Amino acid sequence: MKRKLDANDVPSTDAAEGENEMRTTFENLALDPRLRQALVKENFSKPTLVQSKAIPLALEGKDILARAKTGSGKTAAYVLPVLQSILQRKSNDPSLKATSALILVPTRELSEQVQRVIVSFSSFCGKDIRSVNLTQKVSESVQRAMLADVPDIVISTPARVVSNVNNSALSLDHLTQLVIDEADLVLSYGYEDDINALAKAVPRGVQTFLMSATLTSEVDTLKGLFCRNPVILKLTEAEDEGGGISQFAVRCAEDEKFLLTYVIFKLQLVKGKCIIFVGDIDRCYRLKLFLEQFGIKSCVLNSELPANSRIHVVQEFNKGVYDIIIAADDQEVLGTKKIKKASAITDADNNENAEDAEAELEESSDDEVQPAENTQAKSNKKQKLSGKQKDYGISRGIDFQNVACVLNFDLPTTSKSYTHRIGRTGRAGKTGMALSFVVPKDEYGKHKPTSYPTAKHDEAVLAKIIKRQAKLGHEVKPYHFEMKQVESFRYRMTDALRAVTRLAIQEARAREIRQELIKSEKLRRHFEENPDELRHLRHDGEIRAVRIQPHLKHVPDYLMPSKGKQGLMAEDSQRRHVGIGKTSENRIRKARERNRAKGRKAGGGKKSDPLKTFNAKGRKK
Ligand SMILES: Nc1ncnc2c1ncn2[C@@H]1O[C@H](COP(=O)(O)OP(=O)(O)OP(=O)(O)O)[C@@H](O)[C@H]1O
Repeated sequence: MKRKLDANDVPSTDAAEGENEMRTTFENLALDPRLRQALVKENFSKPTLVQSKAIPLALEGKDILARAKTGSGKTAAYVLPVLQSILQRKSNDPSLKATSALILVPTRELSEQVQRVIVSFSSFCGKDIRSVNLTQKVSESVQRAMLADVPDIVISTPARVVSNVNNSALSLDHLTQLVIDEADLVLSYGYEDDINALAKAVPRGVQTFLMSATLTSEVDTLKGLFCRNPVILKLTEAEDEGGGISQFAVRCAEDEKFLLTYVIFKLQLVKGKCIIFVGDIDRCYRLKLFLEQFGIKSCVLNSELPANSRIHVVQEFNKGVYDIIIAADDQEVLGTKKIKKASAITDADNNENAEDAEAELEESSDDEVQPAENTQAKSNKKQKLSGKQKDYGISRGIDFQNVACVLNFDLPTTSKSYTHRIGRTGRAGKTGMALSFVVPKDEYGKHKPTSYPTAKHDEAVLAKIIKRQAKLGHEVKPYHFEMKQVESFRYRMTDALRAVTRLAIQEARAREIRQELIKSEKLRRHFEENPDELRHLRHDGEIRAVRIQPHLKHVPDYLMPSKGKQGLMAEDSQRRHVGIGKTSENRIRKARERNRAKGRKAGGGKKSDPLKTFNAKGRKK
């Protein structure tokens, strides 16, 4: 089905949801055999929708503007045509040495990620494909040396490219392909001047790819600057094509967020890896310190940590080293001042504060609910926030793999941010679950020490989220915990929460940065030389900023759901319905016996968790 989407662009293609179209296969894409070999190695058996649409058009030399949902495989949709065209040129002229492809991304993490994809797809190409990631934390002279070798592909943030073009270390004269990934973010990350400079430096006629999960005015600006009559692909994958995220909203009071999180993770009601999104950096540490008291390990991910640590956390999480990441999707509020401060610490020698910028500027207008407390953001108007509070995503575009569940501990302030957050699960056709805590208006402010300011607007934001998801054909279902069953855990929750004082949070935050900076700086060289040893460097250790009460780490039998018939919640990774389900008394008894046999230490242990055997069943309002 073809439909014109933008009056200014011809032609345009719209592959609508549910479209039952014959997919192109990788075999009939006429890719170089070395790339096909790599596809097999990477277990890419068939192209995703965006790949099957974009790759043939790209191979014809068309400019592409693709909007496809998060996790839909946009990276390979441009990397494969870029590699193909380099290989083709080299087969015509083996002596060719030129930087012919430039890939721009908004952050260093993404740059690393894209380079990894390039390296893996070119693993059978020998020296025919050489790429350089310019965002590596190396000195200018090292960058110059890397570029002196004239890599085929340069991956970078715009600022790094411009500085290297300005000092003549990089020439764009032979550029034939330009990619702007996460195109909706590049301008809002403060790269406007660099982008304008690049628009002048990039030769005419370069094939351009603009890849984005959302089409915004920023993308439109980039299209005007770089594209020649691009093909616009506006794609939404059909749900029944394998993927799918079950979405649930749990209405609960502020303190119940902590109570439920404790229960969910202590009783392992969610199987597999989970990303917990919280509103700001302090919340990261509040939750980490809270969970730590119950022996629940987690890593934090926020813009304040050195980029090397952030990259390492994500890599290790993807390998399955950690189960829980607590990510600050800083809807700051705390403002760009802090960002700059954080950047100054982490990127002192890098001079690219924009890489760590926390403000995501989206042009949406009706999507936002303004936090009234957002006074600092108001004062930061000149930082281009134009008075609008925007959700920033430290996780935007990052390929977290095999995430079973996204838990919105604090609801984001926009439905767009919600879409991006939940897009961290259910990637590449897999299933996933998104669970969101929503504080009802009449509950807000009842628990002052733990109240999160934007929670005041949760219900309004949820209404927007439901509307937006409905437009995409998805339902956000209400979900109810059996609070009576959970109640027995409340005393412990209160005890643990009380220990997480403001001072403890500050101390934890400072200590974590110190530790991560040491790991990041001092060990960088060592790990470059001994990459295998990186796996011994963990980020989920106890911060110990609060007094550990050993008894909290165990779940005594008397706290377990007394009736036994009613569970609390179960996971949904196999497309089962998430919900409170029945369990068999027998299984609980057996599990308890196993626990006893293992001694008190085994309480809540992975294998003996009775709730893991609960049937998953939803309960609608
Ligand atoms: N054809 C394919 N077959 C199997 N796995 C794939 C395929 N294409 C992509 N993937 C995997 O899907 C995941 C998501 O891909 P990718 O990061 O390119 O998505 P994206 O659309 O760029 O997402 P985002 O918008 O969040 O950046 C990756 O782990 C990738 O390896």
